[in-house]
Amino acid sequence: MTAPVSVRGVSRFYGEAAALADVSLEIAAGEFIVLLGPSGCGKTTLLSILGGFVSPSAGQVFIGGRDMGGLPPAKRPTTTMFQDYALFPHMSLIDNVGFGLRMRGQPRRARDARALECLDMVGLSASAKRRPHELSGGQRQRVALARALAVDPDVLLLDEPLGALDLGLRRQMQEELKAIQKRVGTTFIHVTHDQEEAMAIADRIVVMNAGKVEDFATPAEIYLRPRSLFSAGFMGECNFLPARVEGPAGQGALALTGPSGPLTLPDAAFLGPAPAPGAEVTLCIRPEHLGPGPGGIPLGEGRIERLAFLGAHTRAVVAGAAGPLIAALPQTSPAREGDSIALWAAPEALVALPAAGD
Ligand SMILES: Nc1ncnc2c1ncn2[C@@H]1O[C@H](COP(=O)(O)OP(=O)(O)OP(=O)(O)O)[C@@H](O)[C@H]1O
Repeated sequence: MTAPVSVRGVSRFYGEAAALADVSLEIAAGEFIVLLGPSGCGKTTLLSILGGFVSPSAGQVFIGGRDMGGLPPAKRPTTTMFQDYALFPHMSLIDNVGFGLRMRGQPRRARDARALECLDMVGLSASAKRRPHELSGGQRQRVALARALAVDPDVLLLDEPLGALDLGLRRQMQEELKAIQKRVGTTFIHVTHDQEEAMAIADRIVVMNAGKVEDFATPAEIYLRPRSLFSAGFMGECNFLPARVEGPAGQGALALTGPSGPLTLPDAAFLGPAPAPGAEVTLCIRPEHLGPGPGGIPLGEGRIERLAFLGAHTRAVVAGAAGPLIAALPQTSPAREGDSIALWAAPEALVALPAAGD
């Protein structure tokens, strides 16, 4: 089953410190949501509040329109899958997966049938009689997922479930998680600090920092149109350039002064209303939107300090008036370290945000 989740003004204090500060989110039924942010930003606290393991200091949580206030974990339509998804070593896989149903008093036949169905969902029905120690790490992970889904929660809460797996297995499990989630339609809320993982699996990502929500949007929106400097910098590499707004520059454009001189930006570069003359802004430019041009918005000349061939592109560190800028040059670029290069930014890919502190 599945349900929408509504988080309304939730805060959680530990002493004076706010682990979560006034967090509000509206999550639709069946969405795959990822809570993303650095260590200590409050991801686990939020997940624990949703699961009923921690109570909020303020605010409310609704699941399927029902106020969860005061309800213990077992009374909620949620299941939590923790990182150390301890399976019972002495039990077969089918008994492990059926354990939650046994606790709910389901007779053996019904729970075995459901457990087999869930093991089948994760590709392990042929191993139903085996014990956890006979499985690989990835297979044990799948059993834990089957166990979590066996009780048919409306919302599955996943706390860094792939954290202990090596990179190859992690990528494979991401694909599987996503496919299984689409098949069962349950709302998934998944915690990670890995940006790539978040982009690979999420319908929408909640970017968190210091107990607050910095951004809440699809991976593409967050990457291409970040709503905060933190979110822009956390979601992949980003160049930040200071600039000052001078005033209108004809239809749909603003004149600014950047580190290498005057530049004109389309109004669309500003996410909110265009800022007033004199406002300090920060331009956010992804490395792949910065190149040797010509064409687009000129960002001045610089000297290539370092080049690194990274396969898909060559990463260049260019020192210029704006400080070091990172540009993703094509594989075939003839550029050499020490060369001078004029950098241009693609105007449609440039985002201007209020400068830090404004
Ligand atoms: N039981 C607790 N008592 C005191 N402080 C706590 C407690 N639980 C969490 N905190 C604090 O709340 C803040 C948020 O912690 P939380 O575990 O939610 O972060 P996180 O984003 O999940 O981090 P990580 O990725 O390291 O797990 C941290 O500063 C943490 O020290």
